[in-house]
Amino acid sequence: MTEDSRKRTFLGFDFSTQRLKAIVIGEDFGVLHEADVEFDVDLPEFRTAGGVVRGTDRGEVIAPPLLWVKALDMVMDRLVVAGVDFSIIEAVSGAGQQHGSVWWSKDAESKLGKLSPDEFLHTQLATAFVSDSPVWMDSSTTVDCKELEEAIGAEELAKITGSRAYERFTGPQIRKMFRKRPRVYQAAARISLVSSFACSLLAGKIAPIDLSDGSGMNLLDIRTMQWDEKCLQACGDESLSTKLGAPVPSATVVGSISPYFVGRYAFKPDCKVVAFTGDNCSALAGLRLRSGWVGLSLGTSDTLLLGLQAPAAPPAGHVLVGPTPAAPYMALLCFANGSLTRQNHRDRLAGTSWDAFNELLRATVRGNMGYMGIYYDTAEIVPRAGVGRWLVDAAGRGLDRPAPQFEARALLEGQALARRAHAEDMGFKLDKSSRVIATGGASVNKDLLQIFADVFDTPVYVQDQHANAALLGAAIRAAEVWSKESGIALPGSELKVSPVATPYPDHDKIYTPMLARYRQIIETIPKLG
Ligand SMILES: Nc1ncnc2c1ncn2[C@@H]1O[C@H](COP(=O)(O)OP(=O)(O)O)[C@@H](O)[C@H]1O
Ligand SMILES: O=C(CO)[C@@H](O)[C@H](O)COP(=O)(O)O
Repeated sequence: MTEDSRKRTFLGFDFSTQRLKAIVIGEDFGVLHEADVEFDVDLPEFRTAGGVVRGTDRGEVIAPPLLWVKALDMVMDRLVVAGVDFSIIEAVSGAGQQHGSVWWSKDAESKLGKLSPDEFLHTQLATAFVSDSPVWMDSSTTVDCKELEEAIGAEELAKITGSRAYERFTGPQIRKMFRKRPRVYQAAARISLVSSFACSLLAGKIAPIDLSDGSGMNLLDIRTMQWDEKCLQACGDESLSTKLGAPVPSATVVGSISPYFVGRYAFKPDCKVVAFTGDNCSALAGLRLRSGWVGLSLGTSDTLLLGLQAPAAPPAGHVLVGPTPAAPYMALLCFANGSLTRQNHRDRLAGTSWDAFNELLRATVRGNMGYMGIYYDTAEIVPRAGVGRWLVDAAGRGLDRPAPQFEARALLEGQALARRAHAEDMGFKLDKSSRVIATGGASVNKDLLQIFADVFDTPVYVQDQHANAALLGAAIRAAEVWSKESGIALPGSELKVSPVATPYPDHDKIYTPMLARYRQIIETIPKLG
């Protein structure tokens, strides 16, 4: 389908951990153009590894916000080269890695409001930030989590905000800044999430935090949809609610596109900017999960997603406000050791090819003759644990270096078993009618999805239209919110998913005992905090 045959188009972005992706869709939600920027490869001057920089504090993980600004300049130029006609884009929206915070300087908003289209964004915003951004991989705020739970009560915090205190959540991160770098805290006029920061670049003003991503902060009351005063007080001072601004529903038009983009790329001045949201929230919107379907996002992190009709106070994992009226709430469980950990061990065991790694998997049997492994290359979130590697044989004896094929399968089976065990603990119920819908970079790997199908005893599907539901979801949200606001109906399209892996008949015999063994091994691993 050519762009000429579609009068209206919609633009979506995904500012995720390792790259910035952009997509243009038509009125039927068909994909017209795509471009992306890989931070480590395309912007080496920021010296990131996997899109992040390890800080000096134990567990500290940050990213320079100017990296994301420069990536936006770059991805826009790639869209130009791809032939995008920006004058027919009706609305723009986006997604961002969750929980990360961007600390704006006092003059940042005025800078955003008078950007010259003749210069790059990154040169004009070079002094708009007072700090690097702590991101979701950061695990340096255990003290702040403890003290926040002491101040509010752990169960009460989960009841109010949908989560107990978690290291990567923005409230504990703000608390650490307030406690350890008070001058930075005071110097910041506004604090954004990565999603609302990215939205601000497009809107030419500091954009509001949306309720869905905002519920990953330990600061939002997920029932009243307002910041909770006690949580704000426990994480900062009386200026914090001003720094954050009032949160808005995810389906909000925050304004028209910044004159910068009109002047530089010929957007029409009334192109709408719809609030950006968290990448997992956007994936839930993009996947349009039906009852009994569980989303499995295989990005840098592995994340399980489930739409909910009502809020809950989970003992583990998170309940967030949902990104669309169809999903008023959502459950989320995030594992820090996802694709990047798989990729590190692929490089070590098989070199840089996924085909070669999959060959290793095929060289051993399902169940791996009893070899099992747990690999944490970065501090794990579920369960809370530090970096480490635990490998055992069928008799439970510790191993140093089994043959590569055993390690390859031990890594992947161990990850899938962990996802299942902790999902069960959080109350995710899978039965005969369930489906897992996979998305994200690793969802193209059928051997990996087969392991998930067997371990979950559930068929795994992928979306036909696009492997990245967060990105597609961003553009679809732009289209749907624009359609509702303008009163102009769009043809849209139904979500189509296809099965890619179904459980083998003997999955239960193999994986039920392994699930029990996983639970035993996990008990022996030292936990953080
Ligand atoms: N064939 C594959 N098999 C397994 N993993 C893959 C494959 N292709 C890409 N990936 C993984 O996908 C990851 C990137 O996924 P993506 O969803 O773009 O991440 P993010 O959104 O967090 O930046 C990379 O870390 C890479 O290891
Ligand atoms: O912390 C979480 C979710 O709570 C992570 O899932 C981040 O949102 C990063 O997402 P990816 O880049 O891995 O998609």
